Amino acid sequence: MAKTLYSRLGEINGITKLVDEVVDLHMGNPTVSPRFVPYRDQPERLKLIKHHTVHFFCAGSGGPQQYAGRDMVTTHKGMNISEQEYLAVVDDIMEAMDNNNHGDDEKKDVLAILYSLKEGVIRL
Ligand code: HEM
Repeated sequence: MAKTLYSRLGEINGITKLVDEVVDLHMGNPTVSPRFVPYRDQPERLKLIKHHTVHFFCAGSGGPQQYAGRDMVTTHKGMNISEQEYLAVVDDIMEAMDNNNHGDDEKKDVLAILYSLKEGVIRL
């Protein structure tokens, strides 16, 4: 049987590393840093959001974890996230995947998942 995306991303350890690095990239990306820098003063909240995000991507890529966070619309409602911010987040994820030597197939699979979630994130 073909390997799951979860397994190709290095299971929970690989996905945790990606999420940590993506958040660091967001903190330094001027298009989205104002959304994320305030969490530097709320380390416990940031830890919980990262924990939820790791489980979200684990569950969504074929891992056994259960996602206990909020659904995408509830999470992003009221933020009025722009298309440009959405793209900046996608760029950061692709950059982190490059930095971790993930291949084009994995990047395409992740892109497809991110694209399918777009309407639950932007302009809400
Ligand atoms: C397809 C793209 C995206 C996905 C899959 C996604 C996923 C998530 C997940 C799983 C959480 C955690 C929810 C929880 O803890 O209950 C979260 C939180 C958050 N997301 Fe996104 N997100 C996306 C795009 C974005 C974009 C483009 C921005 C803004 C530039 C953004 C800003 C945030 C913020 C600020 C939080 C923390 C919310 C809070 O403190 O309540 N997200 N996101």
